[in-house]
Amino acid sequence: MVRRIVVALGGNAILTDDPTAQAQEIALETTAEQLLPLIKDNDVEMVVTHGNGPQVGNLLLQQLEANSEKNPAMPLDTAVAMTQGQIGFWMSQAFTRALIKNQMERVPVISVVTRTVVDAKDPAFDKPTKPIGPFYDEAGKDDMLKQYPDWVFVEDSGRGYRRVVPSPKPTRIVEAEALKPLISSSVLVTVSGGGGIPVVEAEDGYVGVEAVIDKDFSAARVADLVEADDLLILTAVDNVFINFNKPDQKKLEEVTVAEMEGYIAEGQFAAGSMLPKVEAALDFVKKTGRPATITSLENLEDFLKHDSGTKILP
Ligand SMILES: Nc1ncnc2c1ncn2[C@@H]1O[C@H](COP(=O)(O)OP(=O)(O)O)[C@@H](O)[C@H]1O
Ligand SMILES: NC(=O)OP(=O)(O)O
Repeated sequence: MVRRIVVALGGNAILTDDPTAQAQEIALETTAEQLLPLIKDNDVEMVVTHGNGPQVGNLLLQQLEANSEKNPAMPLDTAVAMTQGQIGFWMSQAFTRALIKNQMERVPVISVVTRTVVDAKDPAFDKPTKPIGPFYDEAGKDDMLKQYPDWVFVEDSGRGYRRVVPSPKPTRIVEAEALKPLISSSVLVTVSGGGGIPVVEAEDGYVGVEAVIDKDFSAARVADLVEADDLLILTAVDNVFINFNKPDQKKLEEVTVAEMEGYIAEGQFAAGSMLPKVEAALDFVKKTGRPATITSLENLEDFLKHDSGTKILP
């Protein structure tokens, strides 16, 4: 029986230390090669989604550099759309090349620009939490605040300051019905990149809003939509840990929803990094009764062979 997996790609799958287009394309080529074993000889259909935090923040800065009456800076919803196209293009290129290189059957590859509906009354609009763009030191952050006094910055895990923007929860994907036939026809599909372009419902359709949706929460929506057998959240660590980075850290392997909720209550997972992944995984497992796994790209082979990684079960 065909197993359908939705894969959410973390930052390290796209961005290395080098933010050039070429370096990001090369990183995604490596990622595509690591993902292909999922579909090769395994009767697996794969749907991919990815983040855009660094890219959308960088793009906004470029827009502001060139901002003029004749060439105005684009708003955040449009910038999210632009990065969806940008990373979707790289993803398509990477999959095509990886398929050729591995002499695999040429399944069609497509990256789709999709909108994600959020609630206009989501309290997240009043409390920005999603880090975007580059890191700043204290002086750099103060400089930016002189230019853009309305921006909000947070200190990010000892790595420096980053601008944060509102990150409302995704409620549904506008293009859901149009995506279903694509996904069930064994096409390699990339959807809902950067969490999807954030829109709210309006009388005459939808209106874009200034936000960046968390891609892990959107991935849970996509996985529910396509009736995925597994939601696979790929990041830089093979497992989720309790007492992370402490001498007594312990990796989690098979964990139930109730156990994971207990660990959340203990504050085991960092807000803005591991916590949203765990919450998104729980969201999927609770809604569907199917498992979600958090692991790394490097551990994919072991995940396939031995189900390794942190697997959350009902
Ligand atoms: N309890 C934890 N267990 C494992 N990793 C954790 C934990 N708390 C925080 N982390 C950190 O969270 C990171 C994943 O978050 P992040 O880098 O924001 O994700 P993304 O891969 O989507 O860019 C891990 O690489 C790890 O450094
Ligand atoms: N949109 C989003 O969640 O992006 P990152 O994963 O890059 O933060």
